[in-house]
Amino acid sequence: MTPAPIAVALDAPDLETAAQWAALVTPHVTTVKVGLELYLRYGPDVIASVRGASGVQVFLDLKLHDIPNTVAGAARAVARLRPSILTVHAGGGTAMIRAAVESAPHTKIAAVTILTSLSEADLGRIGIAGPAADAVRRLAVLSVEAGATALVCSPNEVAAVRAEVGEDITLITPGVRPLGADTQDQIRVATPEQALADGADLLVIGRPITGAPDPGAAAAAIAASLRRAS
Ligand SMILES: O=C(O)c1cc(=O)[nH]c(=O)n1[C@@H]1O[C@H](COP(=O)(O)O)[C@@H](O)[C@H]1O
Repeated sequence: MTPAPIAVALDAPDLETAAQWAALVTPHVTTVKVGLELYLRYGPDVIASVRGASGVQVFLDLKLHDIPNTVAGAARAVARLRPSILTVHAGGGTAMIRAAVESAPHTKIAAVTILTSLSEADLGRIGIAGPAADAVRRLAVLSVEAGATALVCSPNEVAAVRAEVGEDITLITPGVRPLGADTQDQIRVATPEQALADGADLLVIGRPITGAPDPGAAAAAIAASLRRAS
């Protein structure tokens, strides 16, 4: 069975748990995602541990956001780990995104537009001109002009972003919840089937899989439902 275009967010407190989740889900998904929680505790070794022998793609989600020189150095430092994807915040601006792209030539730089945990009201409070869909589109265009070949947005905006940036850009959507699942701290959400139908290339899914009694079975069920819907 072809693995589904899902990146399972391995937001685990320890390496053993993360490696166990990775082993359980990798038959069913293309990618696993290492984020701040694991990387800040274990550093670069975590990549090899979750990659294991399976050859699954590892998405390194560090959401870099600093001046261009600092981001260039950080991107260079992690590029040697050969993650398939590395995130930066689009809000860091054109020069910062370009610095990441130039410093990690073998890694897809994904620009995170507007976090899926932010509501329209939150955007107003932090001074970003909304609605969210407009802000996401603006940041998407800026990021692609700066050389990003992937974008992170919520499933609610993915169709509009696709229309704006075309087919060559990889669109990644967190904020994905199976029907009826707890949305937790996510605000701009949709189901996996909807996200894929609207043009996402890769769905980031964490707790609905890793919080299940059997993460392997949960990943398999979502993968099967995506196959049925496509
Ligand atoms: O860059 C990301 O992956 C990301 C961007 C975003 O806007 N929202 C978002 O939730 N994420 C990440 O996606 C994952 C979502 O996890 P769950 O909410 O557990 O499915 C987490 O690891 C987040 O860090």
